[in-house]
Amino acid sequence: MSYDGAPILERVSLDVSEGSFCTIVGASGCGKSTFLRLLLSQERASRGKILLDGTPLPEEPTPDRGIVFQRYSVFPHLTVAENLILANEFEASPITGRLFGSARKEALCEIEPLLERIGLNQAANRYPAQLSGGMQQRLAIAQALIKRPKVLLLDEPFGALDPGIRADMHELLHDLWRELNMTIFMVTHDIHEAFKLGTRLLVFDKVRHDPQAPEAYGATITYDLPIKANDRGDADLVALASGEKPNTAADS
Ligand SMILES: Nc1ncnc2c1ncn2[C@@H]1O[C@H](COP(=O)(O)OP(=O)(O)OP(=O)(O)O)[C@@H](O)[C@H]1O
Repeated sequence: MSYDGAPILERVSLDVSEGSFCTIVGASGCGKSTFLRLLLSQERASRGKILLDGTPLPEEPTPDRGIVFQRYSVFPHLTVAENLILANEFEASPITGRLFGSARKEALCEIEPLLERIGLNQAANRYPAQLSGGMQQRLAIAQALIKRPKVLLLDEPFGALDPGIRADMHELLHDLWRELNMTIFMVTHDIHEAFKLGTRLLVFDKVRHDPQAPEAYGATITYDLPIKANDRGDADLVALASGEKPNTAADS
């Protein structure tokens, strides 16, 4: 993937099985968000191809892939419930994006179980600005799940949350991942979060450097580690993925 001829990602080749939870770490600016945008079809790879279930990705974002950003994933002028029915409103009425009367009532009824699942049933008529950060991110996740995507893309979704709230969000996300059997790609700056949640860790970094031309090369995947449940607290693996020298070889 290049922007204006400058490579951002190069020689990226991987095969991800359905139901994986891939966590992605790497230095700032190395192309992690770009990678997610490629998976969403918000960007098109300059070379190479990306297949989903053996078929090239559609050229535009489609409901089979949902995304949540660190902030601003939801519409501030719509209530919690309105944010959640929006996708159905646009599907039913592409021009106005609104449902009225019994159709709207039905759409609001349909989202009730989801509202309950994410603990926002008491906040259905509040606007995002009236919610805490954690509640806003729960809404953002629910909005991304409304069309039951096969693939969920998360770009530092918990980066702005307090540690206590973050732990609750981890639990919610893990449960939803299992219940809905999605494949997840999650960018995070927190290596412990990456090990706690993921089944596979992808580390992005530059391996080729030209001191005369810092922009000459892009980043690639330098570590691709399966994470087993008993690795989650493994300090050596954490050190390895953070770019530090581990005490023992942790090549799996
Ligand atoms: N639309 C664009 N046009 C030109 N360059 C871009 C564009 N989007 C991203 N870039 C460049 O691509 C590089 C990778 O950006 P990206 O946001 O993917 O990195 P990142 O690893 O997600 O960074 P961070 O961890 O800081 O969020 C950066 O140098 C950025 O300036």
